[in-house]
Amino acid sequence: MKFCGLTRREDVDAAMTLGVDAIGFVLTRRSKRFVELDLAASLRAGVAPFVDVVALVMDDEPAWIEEVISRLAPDLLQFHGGETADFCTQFGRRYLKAVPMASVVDVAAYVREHPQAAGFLLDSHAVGGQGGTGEAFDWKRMPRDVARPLILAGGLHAGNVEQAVRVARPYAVDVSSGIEASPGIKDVSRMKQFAQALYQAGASNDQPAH
Ligand SMILES: O=C(O)c1ccccc1NCC(=O)[C@H](O)[C@H](O)COP(=O)(O)O
Repeated sequence: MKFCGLTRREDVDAAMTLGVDAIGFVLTRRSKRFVELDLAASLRAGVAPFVDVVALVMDDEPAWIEEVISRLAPDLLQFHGGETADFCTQFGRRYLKAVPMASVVDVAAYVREHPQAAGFLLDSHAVGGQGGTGEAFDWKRMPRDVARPLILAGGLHAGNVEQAVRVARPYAVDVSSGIEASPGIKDVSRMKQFAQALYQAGASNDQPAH
């Protein structure tokens, strides 16, 4: 379970209490969830061991990404734009690549373009569009024959995540709008309800979700 777009210490603390596996900081200035690097670094300092910190960028300059790496020491980079494999690998860091499901027809082919990615985050937007829209794509489009970690994102919330996991059988889920009061400001009760619904989905599944 990854919560994305956090900007406040209380939200980071609540996420950890709920057993989140990863926390995403949006570090592309084009986003309404952008968090200043100083603040992100200070939030990062309070993240417990075994919780991954993910730095999200989108078609950003290499110099900015190097600065993010040096000041935040993220466990993973998440590239959310049209970055090529060569671009993503130049930083020598583990990374996730977002798959813009509104534009990509053949997910397996897209995945093959990033042989070194640690995983893929399938989100509902089109190429060039931002994530964090709160919109879902058809979960039946999640491929079953791609042997790489596929993370389901886009429009998830407490009311649909159990069904989403049942249909898509992802490696993990990623949520932003569905646990928010407003962009970047998370809502503790929505976070709790989301985590409970996801744990419920895990408890009722009889096979691993990847
Ligand atoms: O969140 C943003 O503002 C954002 C901006 C630019 C590129 C990506 C962005 N977010 C990516 C995500 O947070 C996720 O893909 C997210 O899990 C899905 O968003 P949501 O539909 O809001 O749950």
